Amino acid sequence: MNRAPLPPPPATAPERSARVAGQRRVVVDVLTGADDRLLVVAGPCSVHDHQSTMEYVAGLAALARRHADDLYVVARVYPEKPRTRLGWPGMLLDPHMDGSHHVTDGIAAARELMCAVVDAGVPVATEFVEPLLTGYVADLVAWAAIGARTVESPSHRRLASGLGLPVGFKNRTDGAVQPAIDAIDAAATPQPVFGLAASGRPQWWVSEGNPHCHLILRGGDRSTNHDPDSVADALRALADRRPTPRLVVDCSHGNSRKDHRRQPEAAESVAAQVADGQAGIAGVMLESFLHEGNQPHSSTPRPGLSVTDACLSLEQTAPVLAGLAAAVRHRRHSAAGLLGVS
Ligand SMILES: O=C[C@H](O)[C@H](O)COP(=O)(O)O
Ligand SMILES: C=C(OP(=O)(O)O)C(=O)O
Repeated sequence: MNRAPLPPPPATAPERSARVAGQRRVVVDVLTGADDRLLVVAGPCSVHDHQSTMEYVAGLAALARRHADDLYVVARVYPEKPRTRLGWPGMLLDPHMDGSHHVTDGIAAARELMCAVVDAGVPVATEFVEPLLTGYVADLVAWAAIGARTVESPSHRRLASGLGLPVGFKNRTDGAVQPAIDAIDAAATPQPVFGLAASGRPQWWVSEGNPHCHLILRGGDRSTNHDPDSVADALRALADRRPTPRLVVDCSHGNSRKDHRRQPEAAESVAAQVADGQAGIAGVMLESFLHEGNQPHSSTPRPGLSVTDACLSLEQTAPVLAGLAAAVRHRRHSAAGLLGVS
């Protein structure tokens, strides 16, 4: 068992920092609607090997280029997994996938992978699970989520309040949306945040509050919430404090009832709403990897196949993105009053 002290958080190379800063600005513009594209957060449920993830990222980048006028595609690079009970906690906490929990190797592997994704020109999305580890990768991340299991955690809300990047809060696993709205409001407020200094020593500071937090509808244990009524209800609840409420819809998790084959159905429902002029939908999330489905956890997994939630294959993802891009064009043309003219 490795019990070495955590190393100090690394610094990012200046050109990478500039690239990530640019990606964050685009994500913010898409989330606010200043950029009328749709944010697409797509990628595996969890990452477990460098090479197949980079192969997937290359394929996703090709789709992103194809739809660049209508979609802004960000890759899910999730080296941490929150578990309902127990299970593999992800590359960061157990990189060798054998229960050895070699966290120091995990930090190096996750960071190396995220650097490679940034260097490939693709923005990185992740979920922050263990607040003390956030500082090891946050500088490489363009968009982050706080998940359904931690949305009520005060430390995750404090963490989000101090991050200089857009953060989506998911509705709770039972489907309750209000805790995520509470989280958005809490994270927008300056709070004391605890983390690591560049020296590796613990430190605290008072955050400025994060104005770029938003809601993610991911469905619940008993029902989905990607349909027009659920989206309208959530936007109404958000409108209490926000003049132009917007949200992201996760087509996986509760919204696919944990069956990856239902993700296209959820995405079609989102696309229909977007095409219909629903301006409140700013983005979607998809779980997708090189190969369809998943496999049981082992220390010798097949590359490119999820070891956590089942995913769409890259091939199955392509038509979903094409449908979303077409919906964005429709929304854009209706907003400009151009339908029937072009
Ligand atoms: O996104 C992945 C999973 O849904 C999440 O980590 C929970 O997984 P579990 O219910 O299999 O533990
Ligand atoms: C764990 C995840 O989602 P949720 O919090 O919605 O279950 C995820 O997106 O990987």
